[in-house]
Amino acid sequence: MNLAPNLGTAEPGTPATTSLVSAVNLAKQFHGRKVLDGVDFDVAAGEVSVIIGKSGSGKSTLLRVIAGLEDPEEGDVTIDGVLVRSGGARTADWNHGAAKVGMVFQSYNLWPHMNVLDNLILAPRKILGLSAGEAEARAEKALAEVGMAEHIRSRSTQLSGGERQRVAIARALMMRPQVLLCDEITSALDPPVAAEVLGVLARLKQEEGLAVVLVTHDMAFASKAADRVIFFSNGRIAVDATPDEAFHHCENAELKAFVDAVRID
Ligand SMILES: Nc1ncnc2c1ncn2[C@@H]1O[C@H](COP(=O)(O)OP(=O)(O)OP(=O)(O)O)[C@@H](O)[C@H]1O
Repeated sequence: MNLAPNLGTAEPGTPATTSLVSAVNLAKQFHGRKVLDGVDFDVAAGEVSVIIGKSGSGKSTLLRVIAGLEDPEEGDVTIDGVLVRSGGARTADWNHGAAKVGMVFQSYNLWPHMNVLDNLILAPRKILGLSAGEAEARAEKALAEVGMAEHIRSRSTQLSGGERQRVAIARALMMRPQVLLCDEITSALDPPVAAEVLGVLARLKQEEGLAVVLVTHDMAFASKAADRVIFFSNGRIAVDATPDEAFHHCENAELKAFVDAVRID
């Protein structure tokens, strides 16, 4: 049974018209090993991109560099038309880009000693200087968007894994991003719960026009739900195609072997 909601709307071959994120020639090494090896990557507004590839191929590092959690040695990044990274270094306009990009992690990263509301308002109050009332109103809206409004006073430790992940998405929404970077966010969840979380992303794309970039090992989701499938190999983008092209018509031998190793519905 395929539990992945269909997020895709783009016709095969439709070119991206609006580049929200554009990364050029990203290079990153760890201990002398090239983890990003001259990566060009773009995200169109309202598009769902799924990044697949072998463990250790650099998928998470790409997201972390775009989110600013890692600094690359090389590369330019433009977000919503503003150059935020040049030659690897942050530009003076970095904060413009940081505000447009949210990130969600497999491990939720919620503070266990705080309730849901406090988890959500901590960063926006500090970074945006919102008043308590403004931040709470924003939190109510974000929680409603992920179907968690009734849990605003719950402690994160009282929530299930799927609920925690929906709260983590709401926390990312607090900064009103235009693109959500999701790193293996359903890996720890049972399939029906994972489908609920992915359904939240579907709604956010359809109702809010949010662009989503998902690193996942969930091939059913990649084949059914993505506008684009990006196959990462040895720090490079080896294939960037529609799901149909990537999974059924691609000549790339490495992707074929990767796909043959898993079952595609
Ligand atoms: N902070 C770090 N310090 C040292 N090495 C790192 C660091 N972050 C990542 N690496 C290494 O870089 C390589 C790529 O890691 P990355 O997490 O980007 O891969 P991935 O494709 O997301 O893998 P997975 O699917 O297993 O999560 C790995 O060999 C990893 O051990």
